[in-house]
Amino acid sequence: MAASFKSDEARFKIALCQMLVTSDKERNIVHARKAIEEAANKGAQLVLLPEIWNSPYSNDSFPVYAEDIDAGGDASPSTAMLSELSRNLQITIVGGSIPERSGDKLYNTCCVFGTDGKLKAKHRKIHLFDIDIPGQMTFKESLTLTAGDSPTIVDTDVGRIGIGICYDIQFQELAMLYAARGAHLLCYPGAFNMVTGPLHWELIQRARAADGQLFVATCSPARDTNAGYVAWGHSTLVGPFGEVIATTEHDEAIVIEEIDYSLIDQRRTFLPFQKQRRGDLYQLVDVQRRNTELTK
Ligand SMILES: O=C(O)CCC(=O)C(=O)O
Repeated sequence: MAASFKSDEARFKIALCQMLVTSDKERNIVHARKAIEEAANKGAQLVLLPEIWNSPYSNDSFPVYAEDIDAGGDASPSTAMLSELSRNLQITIVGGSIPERSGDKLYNTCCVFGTDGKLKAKHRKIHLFDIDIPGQMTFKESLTLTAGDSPTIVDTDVGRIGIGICYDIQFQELAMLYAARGAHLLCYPGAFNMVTGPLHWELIQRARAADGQLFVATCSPARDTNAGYVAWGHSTLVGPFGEVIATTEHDEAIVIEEIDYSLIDQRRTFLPFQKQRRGDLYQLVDVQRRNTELTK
């Protein structure tokens, strides 16, 4: 069950900053700074950025734009900016994702900053985007990136948040794990494309929200038709009935909307999936264990 919130904490504004990403890293950082400041000025207490917002989305770019997040300071100007703003503006930032360098490995990493400017969590994309739809969409993140190996759920001033990055949203088990651990909200920075975007983007967000009976927020880069990878856009907030609460098209936009966590309990009373779930009959871990034993 989601942890309960005091009534004055149950409502707050979230901002989804759908920003245009260029090949100029400094410009991207300045641009993200302005979007976050504008969102906070408009009352947002939680700001979500897109997947890979400081770099073009390409295997050639990831090593060039990657930052050493753990070293901080000059080694990570992107996260230094997020930390400074979250502290100065006293907001929570789910900082989209950037290419991270750690030793000789690269990750696609989302940093969450609390209102004190401290790094509260770091999520490394677990499911790398390796797909091949012949003639339509081929991408292989694993050519340059290493997969993360842990789910990330974090307690913030604006609730318990489960984090996934883009392709992570395709795996419902991760979302259900977050729901079982009491998440109020799942945040997915994501850059779907012109093939899977129209097919899956909204459908999957609504499914994750309806299955888990919680809020789901996504944030995409704005569409740049001249880019090597053309993003779908359509950053969206979905409520615990699977209803789209706010969305946008593919241009730059800051979507600001209220989240009311009291709706989670209300929806779970209307549709008591939590009590009705037959975990005694179906648990994925058992199936996976049995399959592994069968293939030995
Ligand atoms: O799941 C998809 O269709 C798109 C995923 C994606 O673009 C990504 O993980 O970067």
